Amino acid sequence: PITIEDDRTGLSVETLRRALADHLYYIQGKLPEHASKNDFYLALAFVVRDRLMPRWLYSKKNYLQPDTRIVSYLSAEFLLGPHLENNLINLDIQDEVRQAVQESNLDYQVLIDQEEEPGLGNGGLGRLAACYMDSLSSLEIPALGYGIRYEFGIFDQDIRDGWQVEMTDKWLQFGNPWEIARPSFAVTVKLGGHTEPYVDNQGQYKVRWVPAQIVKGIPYDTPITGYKVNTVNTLRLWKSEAPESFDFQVFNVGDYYGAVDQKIVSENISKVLYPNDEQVQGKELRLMQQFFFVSCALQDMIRIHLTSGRRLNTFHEKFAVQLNDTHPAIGVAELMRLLIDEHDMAWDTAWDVTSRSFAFTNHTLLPEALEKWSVDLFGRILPRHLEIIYEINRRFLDQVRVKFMGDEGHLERLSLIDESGHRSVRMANLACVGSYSINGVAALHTELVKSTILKDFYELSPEKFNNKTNGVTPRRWMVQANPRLTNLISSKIGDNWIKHLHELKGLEQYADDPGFRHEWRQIKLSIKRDLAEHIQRRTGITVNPESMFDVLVKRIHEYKRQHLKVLHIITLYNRIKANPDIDLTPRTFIFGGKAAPGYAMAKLMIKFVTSVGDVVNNDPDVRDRLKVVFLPDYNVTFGQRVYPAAELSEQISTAGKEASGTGNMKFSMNGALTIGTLDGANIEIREEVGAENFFLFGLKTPEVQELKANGYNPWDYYDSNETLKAVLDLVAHGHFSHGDPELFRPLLDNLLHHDPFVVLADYQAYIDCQDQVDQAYRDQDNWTRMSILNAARTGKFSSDRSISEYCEDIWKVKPLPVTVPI
Ligand SMILES: CCc1ccc([C@H](C)CC(=O)N[C@@H]2O[C@H](CO)[C@@H](O)[C@H](O)[C@H]2O)cc1
Repeated sequence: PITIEDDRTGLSVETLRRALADHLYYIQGKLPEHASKNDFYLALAFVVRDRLMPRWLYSKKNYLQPDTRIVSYLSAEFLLGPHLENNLINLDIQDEVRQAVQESNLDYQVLIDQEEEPGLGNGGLGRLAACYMDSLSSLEIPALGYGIRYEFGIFDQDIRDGWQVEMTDKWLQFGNPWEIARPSFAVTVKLGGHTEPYVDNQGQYKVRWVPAQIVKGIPYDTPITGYKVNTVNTLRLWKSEAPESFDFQVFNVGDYYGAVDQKIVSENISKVLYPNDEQVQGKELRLMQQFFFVSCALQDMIRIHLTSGRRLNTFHEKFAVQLNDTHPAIGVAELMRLLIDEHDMAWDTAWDVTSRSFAFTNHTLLPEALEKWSVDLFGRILPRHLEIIYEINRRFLDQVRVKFMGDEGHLERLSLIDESGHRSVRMANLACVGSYSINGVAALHTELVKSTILKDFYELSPEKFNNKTNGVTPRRWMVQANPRLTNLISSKIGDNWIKHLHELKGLEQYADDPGFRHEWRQIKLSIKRDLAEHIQRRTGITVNPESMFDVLVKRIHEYKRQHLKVLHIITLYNRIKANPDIDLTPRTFIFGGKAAPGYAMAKLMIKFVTSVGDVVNNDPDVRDRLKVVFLPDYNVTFGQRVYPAAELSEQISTAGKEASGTGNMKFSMNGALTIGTLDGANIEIREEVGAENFFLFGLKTPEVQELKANGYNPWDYYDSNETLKAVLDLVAHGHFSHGDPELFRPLLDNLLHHDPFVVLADYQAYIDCQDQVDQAYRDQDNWTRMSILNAARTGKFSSDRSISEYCEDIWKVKPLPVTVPI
């Protein structure tokens, strides 16, 4: 009998082709001859979405089972990257779809490149949340991601005359096939106003919050597919809207602007992502954003809990709520308000439920990144929450007082309220008091959290503290970004490693196999050629694919020390100028990264890279042996292109400053060798790959602290090191700024008189280490051997391993496979 495949789920090429044509015709409403590339992309996206829908619907069904425990990941950022190809790989339908597209006379890669990437994050924290959502689904853990559906994500970056220029990220302009609006689950969120006590009809003393403003939260659901499993979890992002799109009453009394004012203010809340990475701005709208999505999320979880027939005093048994840094920490006070004010729970029960629901992850030690909100601002936006925080604080300090009899210092530092100067609410303290688990994101970082910023909380409740070293998903960062290497690896050890990354260890035996080494090197070379073409197209700069690709891509920040890298380049340049026939390994230096628009020094660092690049790239003496490229608009798509092409991964942050890093992991997995400091996860990467396969340099954390404690004077390093002096003097004389000595003066003055990130103190060790790299690269066989061993030994850095540890140690949740009825 002829079986007609279901158009919505069929996977034969014929069915896929028909489905593609159907969606173009009926959903896009276009005839092929009139359709744009984006129409074909959207049609294809809907074809793929159809094929995940059964999994998605039955995964949702699981949530509502009374005894299903759900992980809720609360994050102000999710740096998801493009969906289409990732879903093809996770649904294991890439080959079929690629063939169907080709047989429809369409170019597969052109359609893939059509997708606007949802840039709903700044950097590490946001991307980690995305990798973790992929692993939660792939490990079949019921999970919900909660965040903000920013209308405008992280700005698009262009480089004009060597300077960063920000452009609005209109990612939604052509529609988004990967989301479904859920207005039926809309909730209302209060803001501002005042509180008033009252006695309810049970004679209970209650408090009423009379808000100045009401905002509506509309959820938009995005499917998060798992790798070759039925689980498709939901990422629920909230959009803010005015309760009444148009307040006619106000209009009728002729106050037109008043009528729409509400609308604008409300919609502003989810309008744009704050582009600051590690710098608090303390803007009112930022606090409103944080409260908005957290209140929406908690109201949504309470609805799911009650819908599943459970009672609220067991909320913590159903939900494990992870706070992705302090940005959602207001959740501790908001859950208390919802349980007490909206659901009549007694304080103690509410606190018991709350403090057993939340777990907190810290991602940074930088003091300027720790969020504190002035009590005035807080009280104006969230008057009821300030009352609740005062009560939490009163009860907490009473407990503490018992433990630290009379030690006012402890009490002062532990208090949720910073009483010094302008009184402010310490969000990290609120998160710590309200959470049963507090973790750092790499071994060193967690130790530093315990010995510095959260020392008092560690002394108070050491049992809460644990480490969860970050990880990255091998699906996007290897299978999707590097299919050639993926196929080579799977041809040797099978493809189980994609789900069990530790099995990459099986590659070790091939490190000494010349044939395999040759294949490995050929693949790297072909990927470098592709990137060289892209660089040519994007910047007009010609790079030599045979040169060493030395890559530094991450947000621009002084602690990440992009300027130290530039000092290395100038050092090599000076060597060539001193002796043009010098024998050095040709290198291509590839930079990428966005600077927070308000961070002047970071923007000057970008100009420093591009200015030095202009001179080096066009100096005849250099003879193209050095090329410097700043590739604009570093994002997830960019990362997928550059990590596989890299040979040297630059992880050169000041020891003790980079909490973990995750780019370092993506580079190693793709066979790049790391030059780095003993900082963040670099330490664990070096432990795994072997010290002999890692280029280590620089002061260690205690040495940096000691140097600073003993009055570090960067000038001494300038004075006592001729090479360094020559480098800095060349910059000072305007050699890289058309003779203008003023352009880089702020950067030079900072280095010579402050140098908070000890760039000059680490300079010589860095240069010496780079010379070792230069030497090592000359022995391509051994370099390839080290490259293979690096990839083989980075199994630990899969986000599957991280998430398994969170499930085991913090969330106490087990996989719950989804069955989809045929
Ligand atoms: C309020 C402004 C703001 C915005 C973002 C942040 C994030 C915590 C910054 C961030 O992304 N930190 C990075 O988190 C990664 C994931 O854990 C780590 O790998 C990086 O080392 C850390 O810098 C702090 C402050």
